[in-house]
Amino acid sequence: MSQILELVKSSIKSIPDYPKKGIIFRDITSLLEVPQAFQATVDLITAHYKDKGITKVVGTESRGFIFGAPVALALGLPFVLVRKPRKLPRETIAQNYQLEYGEDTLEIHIDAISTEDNVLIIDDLLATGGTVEATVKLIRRLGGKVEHAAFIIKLPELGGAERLQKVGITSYNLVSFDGH
Ligand SMILES: O=P(O)(O)OC[C@H]1O[C@H](OP(=O)(O)OP(=O)(O)O)[C@H](O)[C@@H]1O
Ligand SMILES: Nc1ncnc2[nH]cnc12
Repeated sequence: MSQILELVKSSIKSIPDYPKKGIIFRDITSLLEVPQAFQATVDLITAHYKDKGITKVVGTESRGFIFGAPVALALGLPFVLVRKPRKLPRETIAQNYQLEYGEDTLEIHIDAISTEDNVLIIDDLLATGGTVEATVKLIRRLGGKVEHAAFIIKLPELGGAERLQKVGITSYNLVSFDGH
């Protein structure tokens, strides 16, 4: 692993048994407190997608906002928010999904994506892939094209990358952690 990826990985703290027993919480707030690591995550994702014909970046609430917004700015592209229910003020569509530890709904503004769009989804972490699959469905229901999703962290044992592959999404991640 490169020195910069080592820095990114070592700046993510692991908290056992949070939010419940058996889960090791991979905490990106500690990464955000290391400017060189935060900058590197944004730079690496931006470089990866620079010439891929992306027209919009979508970030999922809430940690996806932290990384999605600076990547969108660095690519010079619009940033679109996918949010938990009743947070978006204009007309929305909703999609239910399963989490590693629960169930939830995500929403998007119907006028935020058009049939002309080729979307990149950004989130902090890929676990089961449920959050991103729901986001993919929202974008496609609005006629947008989406083939790429980027994450800082992948938890390979939870099978998110394979789940996304089945729905035609190629995922890119900076670091991986064993366990749940
Ligand atoms: O691949 P999955 O199994 O769907 O899990 C990953 C998702 O879970 C976490 O978000 P969470 O819903 O906890 O919301 P938060 O970002 O607001 O903390 C994380 O930020 C990802 O969005
Ligand atoms: N293990 C984990 N750590 C941090 N965020 C998560 N979201 C889903 N699983 C997670």
